Amino acid sequence: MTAQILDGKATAATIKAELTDRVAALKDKGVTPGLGTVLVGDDPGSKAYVGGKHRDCAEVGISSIREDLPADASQADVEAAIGRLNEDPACTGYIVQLPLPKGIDANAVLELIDPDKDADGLHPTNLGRLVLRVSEDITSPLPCTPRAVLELLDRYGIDLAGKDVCVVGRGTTVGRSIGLLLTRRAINATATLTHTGTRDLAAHVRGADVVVAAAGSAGMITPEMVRPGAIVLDVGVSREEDPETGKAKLRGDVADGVRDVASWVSPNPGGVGPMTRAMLLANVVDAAERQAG
Ligand SMILES: Nc1nc(=O)c2c([nH]1)NC[C@@H]1CN(c3ccc(C(=O)N[C@@H](CCC(=O)O)C(=O)O)cc3)C=[N+]21
Repeated sequence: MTAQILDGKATAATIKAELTDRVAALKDKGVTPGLGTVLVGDDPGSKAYVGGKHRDCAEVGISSIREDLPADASQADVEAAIGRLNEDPACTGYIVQLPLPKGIDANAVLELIDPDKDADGLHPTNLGRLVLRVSEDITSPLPCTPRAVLELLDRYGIDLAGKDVCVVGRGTTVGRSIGLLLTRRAINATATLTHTGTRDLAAHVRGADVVVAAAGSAGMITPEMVRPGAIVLDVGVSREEDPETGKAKLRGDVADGVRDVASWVSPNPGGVGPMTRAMLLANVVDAAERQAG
C-alpha cells in the first residue's frame, strides 16, 4: 500500500483564505487583530519560526508586533516584554517562542500572559479549562499543534470516533494536551500517551489505528512498528546538518518506509507544521472575534 498524503501545506492555504475573509469582516467592525511574538536569543530554528509567523500574519491581514530580546536577557527583561504586550491594545494575542534560553523560568513567564491574549493556549488558565472541560466549544484557545492535528484529519474527512490513537511524546505543547482533545465526546477517540521511556513502545504503536509521532526523535517510527493501513501523523522535528551541503535539514519522527505501510501519512515538512502556523492565526482571529463581541 502507498499511503495517501495529508497535505498540510495545501490545507493551511485553504484555512488562511478563510481567515483572510474573517479578518476583513473584523476590520469592517473597526477591529484589527494583532499578533505579538516574544523571541529571546538567536536560535536559528526559533528565529525562522517567528519570521514565518509574521509573514503568515501579513498574508491574512493580521498586524504583528515583535519583541525580540537578546540571548542574555534577564527574567525581568522577558517579564517586562510580557507586560508591554498585555497592555498594548493593538496586540490582541501573542506567543512566547519556546524554548526560552537556559536560566529563564518559562513557567513563570507563561503565568504572566493575559489568558485572553494567549494565542498558544499554554497559559495555566487555558490549559486548565481544557482539563476541566469548561467548554468543549472553542471559547478559549487550544494549543496550536494539537488543534492542527485534529483539523488536518477533519479536513480530509477522517473520523476519529472509536479509533485507538497512540500518541508518542509527552511534551506539554503536543503530547500531554492532545489526549485531552482526542477524548472529548465530540471526537470520541481512545488515546494512549507513550514516550521514549515506554517499555514496549513498538507494541503500543502497532496496536493503534492512528499514530501521532511527537517525540522529536528523527526516524524513530519505523515501518515494522506500524499496523498496515494505519494513519500516521509526523509531528516531531529534528534539525540535522546535511553532511554534503552543511545546511540544516529537517527530519521528522517517521521513517520514510512508513509510507509503504500506512493508509495516510502527514509529510514533514509540509504536514502538521504549516497547519500549526494556520491554527495560531485561527486562535488570534477567534480571540479578536470574542473581544469584538
Ligand atoms: N510558543 C511556541 N509555540 C509554538 O507553536 C512553537 C514553539 N513555541 N516552539 C517551537 C514549536 C515548533 N513549531 C513549528 C511551527 C511551524 C513549523 C513549520 O511550519 N514547519 C514547516 C517547515 C519549516 C522550515 O522549513 O523550517 C513544515 O513543516 O513544512 C514547524 C514547527 C511551533 N512551535
